[in-house]
Formats: sequence, C-alpha cells, structure tokens
Amino acid sequence: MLLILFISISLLLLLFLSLSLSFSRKLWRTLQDCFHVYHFLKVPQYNHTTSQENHLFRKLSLYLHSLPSIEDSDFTTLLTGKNQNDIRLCLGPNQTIQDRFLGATVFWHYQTQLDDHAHHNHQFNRDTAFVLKIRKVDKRRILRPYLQHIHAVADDIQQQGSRELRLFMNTVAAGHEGVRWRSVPFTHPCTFETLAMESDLKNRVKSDLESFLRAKQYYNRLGRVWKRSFLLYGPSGTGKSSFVAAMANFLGYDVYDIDLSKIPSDSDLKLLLLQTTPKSVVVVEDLDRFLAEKSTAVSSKEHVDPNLLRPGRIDVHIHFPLCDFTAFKTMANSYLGVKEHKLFPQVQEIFQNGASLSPAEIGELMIANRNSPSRAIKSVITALQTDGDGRGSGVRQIGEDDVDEPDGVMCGEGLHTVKDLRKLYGFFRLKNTRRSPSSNSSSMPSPLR
Ligand SMILES: Nc1ncnc2c1ncn2[C@@H]1O[C@H](COP(=O)(O)OP(=O)(O)OP(=O)(O)O)[C@@H](O)[C@H]1O
Ligand SMILES: [Mg+2]
Repeated sequence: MLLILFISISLLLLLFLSLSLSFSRKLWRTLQDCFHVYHFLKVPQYNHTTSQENHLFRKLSLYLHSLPSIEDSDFTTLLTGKNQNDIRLCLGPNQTIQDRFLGATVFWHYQTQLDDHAHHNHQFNRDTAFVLKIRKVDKRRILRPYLQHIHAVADDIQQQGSRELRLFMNTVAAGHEGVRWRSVPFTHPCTFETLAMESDLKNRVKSDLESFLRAKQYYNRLGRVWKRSFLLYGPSGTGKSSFVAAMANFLGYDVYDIDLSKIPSDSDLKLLLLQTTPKSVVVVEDLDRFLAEKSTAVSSKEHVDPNLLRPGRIDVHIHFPLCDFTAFKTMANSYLGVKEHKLFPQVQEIFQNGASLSPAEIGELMIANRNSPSRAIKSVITALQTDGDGRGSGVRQIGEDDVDEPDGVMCGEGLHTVKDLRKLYGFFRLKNTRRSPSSNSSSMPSPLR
C-alpha cells in the first residue's frame, strides 16, 4: 500500500515537473515574442492577388518534410509514399517544426485548416501558409543563405524523387560523326535488399554511400573532388552488375555504362565524359576483358596492376564471391520463400566441402523450380555435386567463365570523373602497348577501406 502511494506521488511529481517545464518554456517564448525579439515571415500557398500557386510554398514543403525534426512534432500524419512500402511523415495542421542553420534556430509553423490538410491542400484557401519565426539578429545574418539552402535541397529532392532514371550507353555514330551517348529508361529493379551479400558488408556499403552523399561541402572544403570510386571484382554471375543497379537506385543517379572497346581515342573518351550529367554513376564494365582482347596477357582481377589500386585511385574495393551457405539461405528466402528446410543441413555440408556455384546459377535453378522448394533445393544440391566441385575451395580452375572480372564504378559529379577515367584509360592503353606479362598477384586492399 505504502509502495503504491509512493509510486503515485512520484508520478504526480514527475507530471507536475514536466508540465511546469513546458509551461515555463511557453512563457519564455511569449515573453520573447512580446519584446519583439522575433520576426515573422509568411509563405502562403497561393498568391493572394493572382490566386496562383506559390512555388516557394511547394519547395518549402518538400524541404520541411525532409527534416529529421519532423519526427519530434506533436502531431504528424502518416501517408504512403511513392512505393507501397514507403511511409511518409507529414506535418500536422497548426504544428511547428524546428530547424537549425548556421548556428541559428528557426521555427516553421504550418498554418492551415484541418479540412484543407485532410484534402492535401488541393483546395484554395487564402490562409494556408508556412510561417517562419526567426530572431531579428539571425534574420539579418542568415535569411538569404537559408532561403538559398532551402531552394537547393528542395531541387535535389525533386530531382531524385520524380525523375525516372536513365541508362546511357556509348555508341560510335555512323559516318564518323564521333562518339555519343544513347539512352533508355533504367528499370533494373535490383536494390540492396534483394542482393545476396554478406550483411555486414552490405550495411557498410550503404552507410558509406550515405555519408558520401552528405559530404559534398566537406570534400569542397578540403579541396577534394566530390566523387567515390569502386572496384568490383569476382567471378561471373556473382552480382557485380546487380550491385551497380542497386547503387543507382539507392542514390537516384543515372547510369553511364562505358564500353571502352567502342572508344577510338582518348579525346573521344574526354568528350563523352564531358557530356555526362552531374550526380551520376559511371560504370566501366569488364576492364580485364577489354585488356585481354587487346593484349596477349591473361588478366584477371589478381593481375590488375597495383598502381591502379594505389590509395586515391580507387576508394573502395569490393569482392563478390561465389555462393556460400549464408548467401544460399538468403536466396532461398527471397526466391523460394523458405527460411528453413530439412535439406539445408545437406546443402551446408556440401558447401563446407568446398563446392560452390555463382548466385546467378543458383538463382536460375531456384526460379525454374519455384513452385516446389524441395525440388529447387535438390536441383541445387545436384548442381553443386556435379558442376560446383572445388569451385569454392580455393583451388581455382581458371576457365573462361571463372575469370575474376573487375568492373569500375564511379559516382559523383560527372565532370570530375573525367580526369580519373582518363587516367584509368591511359593506364590501360599504356599497359596494352607494353604488352607486359601479368605479374604480381598482389593482394587486394581490404574491402571498404
Ligand atoms: N549476389 C546476388 N544476389 C542476388 N542475385 C544475384 C546475385 N548475384 C547474381 N545474382 C543474379 O544473377 C544474375 C546475374 O548477376 P550479375 O549480372 O549481377 O552478375 P555479374 O557479377 O555482373 O556477372 P558478369 O561478371 O558476368 O557480368 C542477376 O540477374 C541476379 O538476379
Ligand atoms: Mg556484369
């Protein structure tokens, strides 16, 4: 009894404290408002005289809804996004959201009638507006750059969200008009979620890309070009191209797929790269196949010249291995919808004995037998026993299909990749003309340095 009393008194005390804290905060704000410390700026949804939509309102709405502080608002609405699984948070009517810019804290109040909010603001209402509350001293200091910042962020969001991605491929135009890009819609559905990849590595890649996206100013301040380059290497059918697609979908960037064999000269390459748009993924597929065709040297990933792998040339090196048991389980889950199966121990044992197949081979068997998980797993077992012997055991049988093929990927601002790719291209040409024997199977740096 005493305990219950004690708990209720503590709860009451806590409630009282939090109420008085929020009350004193409100009082402090009201006092500040009374003494005109703040300035208010209204961004209405419609232009009052012409009744036309105010574009700044739309941009502001995009910007404010991208702020993490929207989660702290007392009243938010949940809406589905572009994809069915996306959930968007929407600022509730008459709610305030806080933002920080250049050391100043500002408040945006969403002024609207409840009905209009429910109708997603399609109705004309003179009063729907965002009202900015900003300290007078801050207004003089930050208002102009702050509005520019809002414009830039909203443009970025618009570009990423609404545009369909495109895949560009280089062609040699007829009649020696030179090289040019041809493009088709980029519809590859691969995402990081569907890619079977060691989960720790996948998470590191994702957070690496996220931090790269946020670091534009940081790179600029250091005087470094804002780009990130990746070397993807591994046997055929292990997901290198799928990874590029997942990356493009993740970043919302167009893909420029460079076929080096269709580029007659260095200046053509320069021309092509200058035609790429900022914020794109530039891919050079099958670097070593290109090399092998032109030179007598047999080249596999192990034989990519260490100069190319020096720090600063390629930022991230990712190995795509043949399937192991963990990757097999991920694929069984997504292709067949089975998390556990009585045949799994047998599959595990075969993998432990060193057999392996590429994810592409396993994927195909699963798709062909998707109506019967048991049959699918049995067919994988048979294939592992017949075709997969020794492939994962480290005793490599270098055959046509088993050459480790590196793909180079760069993402960042188009123009700046020119220098790097020309370096890369020049490097390969040099290597070809020298016809150097592939030497020095130096070890690759660890992935994701
Ligand atoms: N890691 C993986 N996870 C899921 N599916 C995969 C994976 N690797 C390959 N696949 C499947 O196999 C098919 C071929 O893969 P992909 O083209 O990405 O391989 P690749 O490494 O680029 O091969 P190549 O070196 O021959 O170009 C894809 O359509 C994909 O569905
Ligand atoms: Mg590929």
